[in-house]
Amino acid sequence: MIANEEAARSWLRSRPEVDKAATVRLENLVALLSAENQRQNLVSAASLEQVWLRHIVDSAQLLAHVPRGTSGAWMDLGTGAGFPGLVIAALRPETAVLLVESRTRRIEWLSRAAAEIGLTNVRVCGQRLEAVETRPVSVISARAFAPLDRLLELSARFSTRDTLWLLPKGRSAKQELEDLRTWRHAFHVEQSITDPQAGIIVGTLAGGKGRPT
Ligand SMILES: C[S@@+](CC[C@H](N)C(=O)[O-])C[C@H]1O[C@@H](n2cnc3c(N)ncnc32)[C@H](O)[C@@H]1O
Repeated sequence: MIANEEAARSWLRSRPEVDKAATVRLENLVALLSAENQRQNLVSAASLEQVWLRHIVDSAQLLAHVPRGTSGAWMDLGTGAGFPGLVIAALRPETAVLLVESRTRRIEWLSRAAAEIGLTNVRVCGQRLEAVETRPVSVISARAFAPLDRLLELSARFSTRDTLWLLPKGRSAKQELEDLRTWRHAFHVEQSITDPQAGIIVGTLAGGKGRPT
């Protein structure tokens, strides 16, 4: 379990996708986020003090559940301040990442942050998810977006049987999965490395498991 900022940065250095260029992109993201948080309330002040742990590593850990060789578009629902979508885009420059966000100031922030960091693999879908044109994607992520049943209802149309779902659900992960009526068999809960009580709901509608890289 990662307990502090130093350990968070050390964990990132150990990851295969974190080269020098990726580190610079993440450092730029952190600097931009700190500045923007003075203008709009993107993340809580307390979480910003532990930004590498609470936001960067909390997002980056999803990559450990993506099977090697996974290609195709990644869709992040309700990206808000940029998590996990901007972190994934910064770490996987070869992956097309769609960020779905409906609030105007957050849409502007995401577009500006992606441009300033130099992310050419990001597309910001600045509209409600309900209005986004249906297309199949390889990975769907969503942190703090909607209760699991509602999330699936809203976004199943973007999923094939093989689309990998990565849903950081905090402390409610197990309960939300137990309460799910449809597709419960398809998912399982992985332990978060940033919070001993938090879980990530992982799976495909076909019932496959993500495999650690
Ligand atoms: C609680 S925030 C979480 C933000 C980010 N994922 C995180 O974990 O830091 C939820 C975000 O989802 C966005 N959102 C909520 N409903 C949405 C919808 N139907 N379509 C697109 N975005 C939505 C909100 O504007 C907000 O920015």
